[in-house]
Amino acid sequence: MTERLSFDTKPSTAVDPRELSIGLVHLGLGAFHRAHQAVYTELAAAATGETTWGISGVSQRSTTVRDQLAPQDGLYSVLERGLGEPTVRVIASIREMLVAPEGVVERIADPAVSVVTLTVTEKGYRASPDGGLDFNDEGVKVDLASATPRTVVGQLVAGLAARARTGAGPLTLLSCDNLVANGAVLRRLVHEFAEAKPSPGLAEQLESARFPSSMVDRIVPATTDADRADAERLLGCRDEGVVVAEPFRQWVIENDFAAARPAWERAGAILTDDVAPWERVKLRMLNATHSLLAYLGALKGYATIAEAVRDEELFRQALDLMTEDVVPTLDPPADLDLTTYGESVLERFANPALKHRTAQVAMDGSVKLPVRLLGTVRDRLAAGAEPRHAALAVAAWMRYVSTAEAIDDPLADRLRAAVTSAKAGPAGLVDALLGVEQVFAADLRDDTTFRALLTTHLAELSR
Ligand SMILES: NC(=O)c1ccc[n+]([C@@H]2O[C@H](COP(=O)([O-])OP(=O)(O)OC[C@H]3O[C@@H](n4cnc5c(N)ncnc54)[C@H](O)[C@@H]3O)[C@@H](O)[C@H]2O)c1
Ligand SMILES: O=P(O)(O)OC[C@@H](O)[C@@H](O)[C@H](O)[C@H](O)CO
Repeated sequence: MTERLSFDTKPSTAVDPRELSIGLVHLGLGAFHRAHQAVYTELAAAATGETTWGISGVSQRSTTVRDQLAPQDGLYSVLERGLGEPTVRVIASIREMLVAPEGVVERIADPAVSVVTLTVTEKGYRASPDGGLDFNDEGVKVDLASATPRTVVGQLVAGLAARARTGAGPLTLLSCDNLVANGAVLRRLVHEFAEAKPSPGLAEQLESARFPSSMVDRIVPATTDADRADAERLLGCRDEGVVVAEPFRQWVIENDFAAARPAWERAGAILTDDVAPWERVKLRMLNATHSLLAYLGALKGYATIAEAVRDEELFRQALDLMTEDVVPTLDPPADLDLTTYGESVLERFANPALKHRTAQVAMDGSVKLPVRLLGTVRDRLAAGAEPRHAALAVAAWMRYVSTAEAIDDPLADRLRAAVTSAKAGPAGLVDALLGVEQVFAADLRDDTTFRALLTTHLAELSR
C-alpha cells in the first residue's frame, strides 16, 4: 500500500508548516477553502516570510475533513485540472482541524487570531428572506439558549464575547461565500444575534470588528476517486484530502480590516474600496449561468456542467442569458470587458477535465436563485424589459424540483409540499412555487410579466 502524505513523505511546500503559528480561523473547511483562501494564504506567507498566518480550519457538519487531514499532519494537495496534464501542489497552511463546536469559540478568542474567514454555503448563514437573522430557525433558537453554539453566527458572536474576556484585539470577519454584499449580510446577522444575546464587552468588540465583502472565484468540484488516484500517481503517496480545481483563481477583497491580515495581494488578490461591481458581475454572469446550465443540463440528462455547455442549444441559452438579460444590468469595474468575460466563463465551464456535477451546482436552489438570478429579473422588469432568459433559468429550476426524485435543498419539505399541492399544468406549478415566500418576495410573485414568462417556459420544458 502507498504511503500516506505527511511530514514523513517530505513534500515540497511553499512554507515550512512546522514554523507556522495560528493567526486565522476558517469556518467551513470544505473543498473550496482548501483550493482557494488556503492557497492564497500560503503563497502570501511564502512571499513575505511571515510565519503567523497558519489556519485553524473548522468543519461544521462532519468529521470527514479532520479525519482525512489529521493523519497527514494537516497537509493536502490541490490537483489543478486545465487543458493539459493535471498538476499537483501540496498545501501546508492549515495547521489545525477542529470540528464544531469543540474548541471553536476558544480559538476565535485567541489573541493571536485577527481574522476569521468563512465558506459555509448560502444556507449556513441562516438568514430570513429579508436578510435578517432567521429567529424561527431551530439552530438559531437553540444557540440563543445554549453555551455551546452550533450555528456559524452563534460561534462568531460567542467568539467575540470571549475575546472581550481574553483581552484580544479587534477582529475581522471575512465572508467568502457567493452572496450579494456578503460582508454586509454577515455584519447584520452577527449584530442581530448579539443584540438578542448580549454579554459584557460584546458591544465594544462588535464596534471594533470589521466585515469586509469579498468576491471569490475558482471552480472547485467535489473530489472523486479518479482525482484521488491521479493525485496519488503525481505525488507518489496517498492523499485522502486532495481537492481539485481549475487553474483560474480570483479573489477581490474590500480593504477594510480591523487589524493585521495576511498579505493576500502578494498572492494575486485584489484589495479594493468597492467589491460590489466585481461581485455583481461574477454572481450574475458566472453563477447565474452555472445554475441555468445545471438545471437545463440535468433535465436533458447531462451529468456534468462541461457536458451541458457543449450542447449547442444550452450553450446558446447560456450566452443569451448573459448578453441579453444580465449585461444590461451591470456597471462593470473599469477595464473589465463583459463580452470577453462571458466568453471566458463558458470556456471555463467547458473544461472537460472538471467533472462538476450538474446535481452539485443545482443543489440549494432556493437560496441560490435570489442571489444569482432574481436581481437580474427585478432590474430588467424595472427597466420595462422582459427577462426571458433569466426566467428560463427559474422555470428550469421549477421543472427540476418538480421532477427530481429527491430535492437537495434547505427548503426541500416546503418545495415538495408546494409541488404536491400545485394545480395541474404549468400555470398551477408556477403559482405554487411563486408562493414560496422564502424565495420570491411579493414584488415578483405579483408581477404578471414574470409569471407569464415562467408559465410559457415551463410549458415548453414539460413537453
Ligand atoms: N466550490 C466552488 O467552486 C466555490 C467557488 C466559489 C465560492 N464557493 C463558496 O464556498 C461554499 C462552499 O463550497 P465548497 O465547495 O467548499 O463545498 P463543500 O461541500 O466542500 O463544503 C461545504 C462547507 O460548508 C459547510 N456547511 C454546509 N452546510 C452548512 C450549514 N448549514 N451550516 C454551516 N456550515 C455548513 C460544511 O461544513 C463545509 O465545510 C459555496 O457554497 C460557495 O458559497 C464555492
Ligand atoms: O458552490 P455553490 O454550491 O454555492 O455553487 C456552485 C457553483 O456555481 C459555484 O461554486 C461556482 O463553481 C463558483 O462560484 C465559481 O467561482
